[in-house]
Amino acid sequence: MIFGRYPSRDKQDKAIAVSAKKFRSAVGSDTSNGLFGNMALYSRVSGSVGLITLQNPPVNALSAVVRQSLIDLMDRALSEPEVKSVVICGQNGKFCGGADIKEFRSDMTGPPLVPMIDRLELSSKPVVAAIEGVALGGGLELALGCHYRVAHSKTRLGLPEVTLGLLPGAGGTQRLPRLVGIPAALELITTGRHVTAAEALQLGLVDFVTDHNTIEAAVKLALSVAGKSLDSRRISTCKCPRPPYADALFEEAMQRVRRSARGAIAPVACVQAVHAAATLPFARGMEQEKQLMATLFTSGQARALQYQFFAQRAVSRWSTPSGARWDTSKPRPVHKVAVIGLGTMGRGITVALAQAGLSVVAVETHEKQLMEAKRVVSGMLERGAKRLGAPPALDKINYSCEIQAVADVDLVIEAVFEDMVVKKTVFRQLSAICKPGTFLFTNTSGLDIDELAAQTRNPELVVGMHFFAPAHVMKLLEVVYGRRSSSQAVATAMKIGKNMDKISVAVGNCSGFVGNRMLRPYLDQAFFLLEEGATPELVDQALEEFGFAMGVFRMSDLSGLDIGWKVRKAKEMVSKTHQDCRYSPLGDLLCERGRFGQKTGRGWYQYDKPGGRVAKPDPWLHSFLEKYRAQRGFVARRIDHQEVLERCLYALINEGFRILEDRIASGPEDIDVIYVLGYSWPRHRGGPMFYAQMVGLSRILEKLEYYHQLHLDIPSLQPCSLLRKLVANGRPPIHKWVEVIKNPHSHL
Ligand SMILES: CC(C)(COP(=O)(O)OP(=O)(O)OC[C@H]1O[C@@H](n2cnc3c(N)ncnc32)[C@H](O)[C@@H]1OP(=O)(O)O)[C@@H](O)C(=O)NCCC(=O)NCCSC(=O)C[C@@H](O)CCCCCCCCCCCCC(=O)O
Repeated sequence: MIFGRYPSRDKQDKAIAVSAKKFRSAVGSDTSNGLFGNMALYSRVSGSVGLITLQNPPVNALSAVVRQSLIDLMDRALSEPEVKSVVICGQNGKFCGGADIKEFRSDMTGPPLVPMIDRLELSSKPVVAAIEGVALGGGLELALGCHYRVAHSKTRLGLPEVTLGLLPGAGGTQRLPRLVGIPAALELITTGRHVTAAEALQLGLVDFVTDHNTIEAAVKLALSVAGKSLDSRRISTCKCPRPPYADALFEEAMQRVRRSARGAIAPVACVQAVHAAATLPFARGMEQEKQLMATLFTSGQARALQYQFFAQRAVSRWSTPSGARWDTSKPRPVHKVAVIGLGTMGRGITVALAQAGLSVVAVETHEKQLMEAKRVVSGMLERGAKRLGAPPALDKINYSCEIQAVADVDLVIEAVFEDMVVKKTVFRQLSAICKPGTFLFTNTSGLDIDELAAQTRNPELVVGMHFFAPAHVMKLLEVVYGRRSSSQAVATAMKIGKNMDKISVAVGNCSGFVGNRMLRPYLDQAFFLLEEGATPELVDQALEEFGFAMGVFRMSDLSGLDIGWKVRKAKEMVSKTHQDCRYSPLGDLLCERGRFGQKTGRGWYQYDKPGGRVAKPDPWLHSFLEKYRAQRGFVARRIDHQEVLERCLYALINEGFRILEDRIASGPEDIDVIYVLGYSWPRHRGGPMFYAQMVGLSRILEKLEYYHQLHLDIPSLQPCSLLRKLVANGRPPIHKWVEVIKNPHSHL
């Protein structure tokens, strides 16, 4: 066949090695900065095609040395008379994951991307991008600078810069609208959504899609277009198609991003940049892109979002204070899993497991509830399958009313009612029924894992797996190790989480674990603020302006006030007299009056009917608060947004420091990932611990001291010793906090 002379991987690797050697001697000065191994490589294929392979594992990011290498090798291809066209591909089946994000926080060196891509586009010889795996961000922008794009059918393409607080700043905002039109470009750039190769073909983003060897297909195309005019293939020279309704489109896009961005600035800048593409010549549009990018690039939001990007990957490298670690602990293979209890959580967990390809035994003791659960789970699976265009995994699940049905499973996830007595009974039963070695995991949201483990014959097999509702949708999983959990049990829970496409964070065992433990002081402050004169609307507005999707009271109405009430009653908090420590019974009093939130049509707000969604201020609640204050000797005062944020958020952050000090979380990234993915903390603020660093640890300490002096009966406002120590140690950057935690005498 025509590609008979296409080199085998062996031959290609030899060519690569020669080129690498030359490159090394050419950039001899780079030997000192450890950049070797990260480059692009050159070989000649089919006689007249120069093949440039990006080689920077794991995602072929466009680091300084890759960019320099790409420029040099393009020059070489252009200068070789035998070469008539060029193909650019990426090593290991990945075209390119974009600019090297790690470089963004250091002094940017090396040749900039924009002129590099411009030069590529200006090339007199056709350049074809052979896109496999991913073409994201700068990777896609590089492909847009090429004259043709061939993609493998399994490729994902996109401009996700907005998720990093940036915009596609290497011409993406100017070339994409010219290629695919304004509506599609606006949508892709403002959301950062990845598209499949099939959709990319439909949009005109790529020219060909292949199921076979992409590089072969690209070389074939490169051979066929050699010598042909490139005039119509240079996207920068094309006019941006401008529909007659363009103004309305931009107006609508701006409103949409402002509504959904919750204060994030990058989506707004993305709309402005695409607007420049629609209204300005290419060169002026590029100027606009550069200016907008410069503002974003240096913003705290970009820092926060990039921190969160790396944090979400760092949490997979877990460790425990006892020395168990991700790289030395091997998970055990799991094929069959049981879910005990098919309430809201159990149903979601069942769906997530089945969608991950695991066989599930779903157990619910009452036949009627079992049938109802089956109906709901099947519906969820069918809807999910429709979205993905795949068959629903209905046959993965066996339903049973008998707990004995779990006898042969490899792992059980208990998801019964959140009550220690009930859970203990279930664990005793499971320990007796299950085959030896079965992992027994619990979906408790805060009960003591050790106490549950103590009910079993093999406490080392017990781990907490705290899912967030809806369990088949939410990305977060808290994996909670107890005092006796084996490293294999933790590794298995982390692996199952990954199989379900979750981001799992391993944390220690304490009441509420990380997420709910930090939530307690936050909620307490919100209640105390009501007692002191605030309204639910004021508190919620301050938190929503900060960036939370919902303020604490709207959220409480949505999830149901009765849930927390039951827990408080179980802990005897409701009946206890609280002498030394302030306790607000406001939530309990509302529940006693049947106000459970949206489900009853009344809570902190009023709704037009039970189940209604639109929260309206409730005059009854306001007068109830007035009477409450009068009865209990509170004098209402004016409370502003700043106080709401400082009291609620700093109390939560203070608990975060306590969690670090207690080694419940192994680093601030764990907490920040949990809060962004599980508690709707605004992603562009990085997470509570990152936010603390941005605000300044001294300021947090000073404010906590101030509020604690005013409220000596609120211990959660007392600054924790780790916070004091970090301030005393000169407020080290967040990545150095762990050193202070590990070494009590640290001066860094
Ligand atoms: C690619 C993925 C989809 C792969 O997913 P997968 O699950 O397979 O793997 P992981 O996600 O676990 O990743 C593995 C590993 O790789 C690291 N990594 C991934 N991508 C990158 C990257 N782009 N750079 C660096 N490192 C990367 C990842 O961290 C993992 O390693 P770890 O050790 O952490 O476990 C997936 O990884 C993914 O989605 N990646 C991100 C894709 C992306 O977002 N790309 C866009 C990058 S930003 C960009 O491209 C910008 C360009 O548009 C423009 C750049 C122009 C710059 C101009 C600068 C101008 C500045 C002006 C300032 C003026 C200021 C002044 O005035 O002074």
